[in-house]
Amino acid sequence: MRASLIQIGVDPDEPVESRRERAATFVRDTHRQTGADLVVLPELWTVGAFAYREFAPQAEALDGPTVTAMSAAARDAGVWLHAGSIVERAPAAEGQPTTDDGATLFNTSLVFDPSGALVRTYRKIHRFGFDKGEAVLMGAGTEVVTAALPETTIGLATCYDLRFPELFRLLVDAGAQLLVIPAGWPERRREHWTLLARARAVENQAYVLACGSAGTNGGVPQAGHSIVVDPWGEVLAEADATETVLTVDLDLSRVARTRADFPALRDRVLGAR
Ligand SMILES: O=C(O)CCC(=O)C(=O)O
Repeated sequence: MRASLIQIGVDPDEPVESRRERAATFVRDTHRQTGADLVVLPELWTVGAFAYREFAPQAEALDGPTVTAMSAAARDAGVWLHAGSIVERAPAAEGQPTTDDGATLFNTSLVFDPSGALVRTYRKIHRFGFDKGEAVLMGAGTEVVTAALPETTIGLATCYDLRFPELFRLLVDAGAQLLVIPAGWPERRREHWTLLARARAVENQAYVLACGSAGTNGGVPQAGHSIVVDPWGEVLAEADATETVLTVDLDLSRVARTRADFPALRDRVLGAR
């Protein structure tokens, strides 16, 4: 299986509409050039993960402009597309933050099949920002989400989720073999990003596909450094900090082989199923 991670640049001088068009073209071109089976975009590449003031104005429903554009791109390319995440505007949810006009926002990832159907959404469970930013502006997801592709199952997580290994255990229990993590990770904690991506791969004996963004948004320079790690923890490919596409071939049989040859997952005691 071939995967391409599009580390798109997210900067405030480019309007969201233009980046949306560019991302759709990027998906089509990437598939044409690489023949990827799966294409991945980063977290909140529409607005920027740190452009908090834009969250409410740019929030959209699941039939909004980004879903429409990504659906068309997936269909035209005939590719599985993890389109990163958007600010989803949903009806006010009890116990969750609401906007002035009575909506709850979620950081929602989107997975499209090659016909362009939106087959999975995942609302980020762990919101970043402690007592500000996303943590107070958005609602928290509650569901652990996997998506069945023809030859494998992907587990969905977003950015800050990477710091919470218990989520990844639940994804593995749900059958995930590839952990796909769109992010808008800041440059200043880049070492954590690569370290945690490798840790999640090793401890879960799974591929990790972690797609960051380039540029600077909300005044926060982005780390980029999208990374693909195999189930033994080897880094198969890593980007620099610029806008770029990272393409890797994955031998899906390595997941089962790694788990059989070094059956540490079988030795779980706490929380084992
Ligand atoms: O955990 C981190 O250091 C970064 C997380 C983050 O930027 C996010 O979740 O948007």
